[in-house]
Amino acid sequence: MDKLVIEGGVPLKGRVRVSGSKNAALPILLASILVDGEVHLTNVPDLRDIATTLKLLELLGCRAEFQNGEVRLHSCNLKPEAPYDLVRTMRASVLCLGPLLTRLGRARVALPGGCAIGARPVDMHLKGLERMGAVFELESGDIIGTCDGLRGAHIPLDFPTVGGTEHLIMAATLAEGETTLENAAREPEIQDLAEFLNACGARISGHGTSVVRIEGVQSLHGASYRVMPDRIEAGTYLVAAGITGGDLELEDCPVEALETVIDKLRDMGVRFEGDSSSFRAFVDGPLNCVDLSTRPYPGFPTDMQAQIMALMCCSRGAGVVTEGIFENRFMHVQELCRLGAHITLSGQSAMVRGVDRLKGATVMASDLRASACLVLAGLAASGRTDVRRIYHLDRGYERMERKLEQVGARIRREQE
Ligand SMILES: CC(=O)N[C@H]1[C@@H](OP(=O)(O)OP(=O)(O)OC[C@H]2O[C@@H](n3ccc(=O)[nH]c3=O)[C@H](O)[C@@H]2O)O[C@H](CO)[C@@H](O)[C@@H]1O
Ligand SMILES: C=C(OP(=O)(O)O)C(=O)O
Repeated sequence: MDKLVIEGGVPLKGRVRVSGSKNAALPILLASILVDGEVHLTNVPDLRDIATTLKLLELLGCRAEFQNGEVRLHSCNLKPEAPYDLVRTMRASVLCLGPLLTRLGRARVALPGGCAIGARPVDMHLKGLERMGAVFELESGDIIGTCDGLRGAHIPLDFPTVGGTEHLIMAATLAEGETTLENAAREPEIQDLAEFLNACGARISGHGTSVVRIEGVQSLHGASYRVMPDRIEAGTYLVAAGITGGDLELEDCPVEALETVIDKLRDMGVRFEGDSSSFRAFVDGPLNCVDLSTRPYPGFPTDMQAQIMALMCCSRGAGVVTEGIFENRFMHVQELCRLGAHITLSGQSAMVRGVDRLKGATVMASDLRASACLVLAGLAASGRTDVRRIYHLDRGYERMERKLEQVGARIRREQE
């Protein structure tokens, strides 16, 4: 198992290129099951979750090639079974269920894993697919689905679930008639998925709003598509500039999709300049804690909660961070406390009191964004920090230690 060893205290300076978005690329890859002909994707990040998805697609009968950020994919001899060993490591893998049902009329997909940040059921995905005519049963931890063609339906969602919205959009593209999703999630990655499917001939409108309409078409054709840049990776580097008192310029930064995060960081005292081609984050004075609550988009993203908490740990004053999406997403708190942070947990809220300086220690990463938070804290801490179990980080950050090293961080990967 690898760990990252960080000697903290260096202000980061220089340019970082933002990679393609993991959370946009994953559903787009799985939606490619629906397409006849070649899908050509660019700006695909080189991540463990992408490798896992491509392996899954190959096991499902697709031909996939991945080189220099480009994927070429053909779904030719589809098979209906997605095995547990692959699906358990990655939440998004459940998104193959709808496309397989659409194309084959049956599918067997293990219940998904992913970051251990809550129970994360898929009941809304299944309820929506049932409304479109699918029938499900659970057998030995596998979801077994069958259908005799999917039909358009009116589907009100109890909560704007990101994966559920993506799943139902995919399934509806080739269903008979029109589907309307109400209370749909509005995340930019959903918009990217819909744009990709439309480029393949789908008829989706309203994506990016809470009512999405999908008019089913007979078939989808191949297309070339550039995956959007990763707003969470970009946000993590904006925090890296703030937490080290540095000055970073982000290339291909999705500024619009990051508005809420940028506003919060600005409230804390981080300064910004430029636009998406070159977006500069720098610090010219002390930073202050703020209060924040995570919410569905356009609210503050839960995937940035841990990173901004690390920043608050070394800012002035106190602030309350409330997690409004997942019931168990504070696993980084006790590790931050090992670095000298002052945080008190109370239910879904964490009260953070800033300290003058964090102090290096050995910490354990529990999930993807918790890992990023601990790396950020280690960059700010005095002395040496070892972040163990960074396989989580490799799921979602492309060459993070290389990118950080290039802007001056003293960071290296070692085997434990
Ligand atoms: C691969 C990917 O894109 N993952 C993102 C996606 O996860 P994911 O798609 O899993 O997140 P959801 O929006 O579906 O989950 C939000 C909340 O709804 C609950 N829920 C969801 C579906 C369901 O059928 N039943 C149910 O109860 C979940 O347990 C959670 O409490 O959106 C999350 C929220 O922005 C992000 O943190 C993840 O990074
Ligand atoms: C929670 C995340 O990923 P997943 O949904 O794949 O577990 C994430 O990207 O922060």
